[in-house]
Amino acid sequence: MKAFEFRNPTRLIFGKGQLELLKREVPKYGKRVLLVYGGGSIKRSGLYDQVIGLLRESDAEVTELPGVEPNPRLSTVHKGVELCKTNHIELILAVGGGSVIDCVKAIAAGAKYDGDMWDFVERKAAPQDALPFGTVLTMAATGSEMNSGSVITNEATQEKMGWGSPLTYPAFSILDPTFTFTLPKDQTVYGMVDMMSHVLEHYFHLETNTPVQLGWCETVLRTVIDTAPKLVEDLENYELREAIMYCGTMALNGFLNMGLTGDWATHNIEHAVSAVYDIPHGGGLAIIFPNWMKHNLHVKPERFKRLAVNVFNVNPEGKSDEQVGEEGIQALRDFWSSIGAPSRLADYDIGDKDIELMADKAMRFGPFGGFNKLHREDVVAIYKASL
Ligand SMILES: NC(=O)c1ccc[n+]([C@@H]2O[C@H](COP(=O)([O-])OP(=O)(O)OC[C@H]3O[C@@H](n4cnc5c(N)ncnc54)[C@H](O)[C@@H]3O)[C@@H](O)[C@H]2O)c1
Repeated sequence: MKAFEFRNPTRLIFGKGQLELLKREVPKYGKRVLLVYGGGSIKRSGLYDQVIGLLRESDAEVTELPGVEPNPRLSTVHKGVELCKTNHIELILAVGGGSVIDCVKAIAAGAKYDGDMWDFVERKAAPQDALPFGTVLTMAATGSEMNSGSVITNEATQEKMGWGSPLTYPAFSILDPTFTFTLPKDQTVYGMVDMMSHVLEHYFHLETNTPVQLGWCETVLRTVIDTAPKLVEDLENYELREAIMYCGTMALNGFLNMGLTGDWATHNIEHAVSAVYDIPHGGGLAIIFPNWMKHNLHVKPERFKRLAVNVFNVNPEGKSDEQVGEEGIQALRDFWSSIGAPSRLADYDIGDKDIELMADKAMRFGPFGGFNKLHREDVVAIYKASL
């Protein structure tokens, strides 16, 4: 393991009926609250009314920012920053999935900055302060409810990039699995692909002596693999939603990757696709990840073998590590296809016309990848294999 410090300041509040605790949490931060949400699913499900009711009982003065897009946009962040500044907001409350939460992180830091918060994304400046914010999660996927990362799309320049700061952890996050019952099957699948991809990003690392981390990763992956086929047939099953929600948070809240740096190239390669084509992040990952794996099998075949054997029950007898690894990659591909995830860019009508453009965007900060540094020709090869 490499030397590390671990700190995660988010108060995680998990379970059925826990929304009531908004009344305990909100007054800790003040009265003036900016409520941020997405396209209206929380109005249809009744969650909006519940949240507004509890905020009223907390004597909060509520300003609203509805309409945060999937793949949240910089222009929406700007609107939120403006609302915070003009209304002297003391707490932001995100109600939604990763897109709403990521947008709120950008608003929280932008509200305490005189320039354009895109400077943080471009690494031209680092946040020195941020408004506190809480979340009510409606979709299990990103782990954004318990991490400091955020992904924002600058629609003017067609760039989608991640950024983060120790100041952008949620102060609290309320996770009630019943709030995910209304999530349709396709989004449920994208969420499960996303959380598995986070675990895989950690799993492919070059650090030595990480047996607990590898074992935890395998447990989360096996749990999603056991649960997903049942959940896609039974979307309102509490126990299945509960298991998946816990997996999503644990996959990217810092617990699985203490003492190691994962790869993260696949996320970067996917962000360039969804920046240009605005496709769901989880859908893009389902296409790219197996091709990243094939491209990098040679780097450490024994890690791919371990995944194949421990997670996908591949029988290693009489086979080379590469052969076992390849069977594991195919098992992952087959599993994602079996639950309805896309397997080719063609599934989103994406052809080869923008490969160079996407590669330019992916290479923005130079070669990348903690397990294997990818250069432009590698990225192009992975896009081509994904067509
Ligand atoms: N911050 C991080 O650590 C991190 C990690 C990975 C990805 N991301 C980013 O997060 C974004 C994706 O977030 P996401 O996967 O959570 O999806 P999302 O928030 O974009 O939501 C996807 C869709 O599901 C709808 N939805 C959400 N909850 C619902 C519910 N309960 N019922 C019905 N519909 C519901 C939303 O309105 C939206 O249309 C992408 O921009 C991605 O790049 C962030």
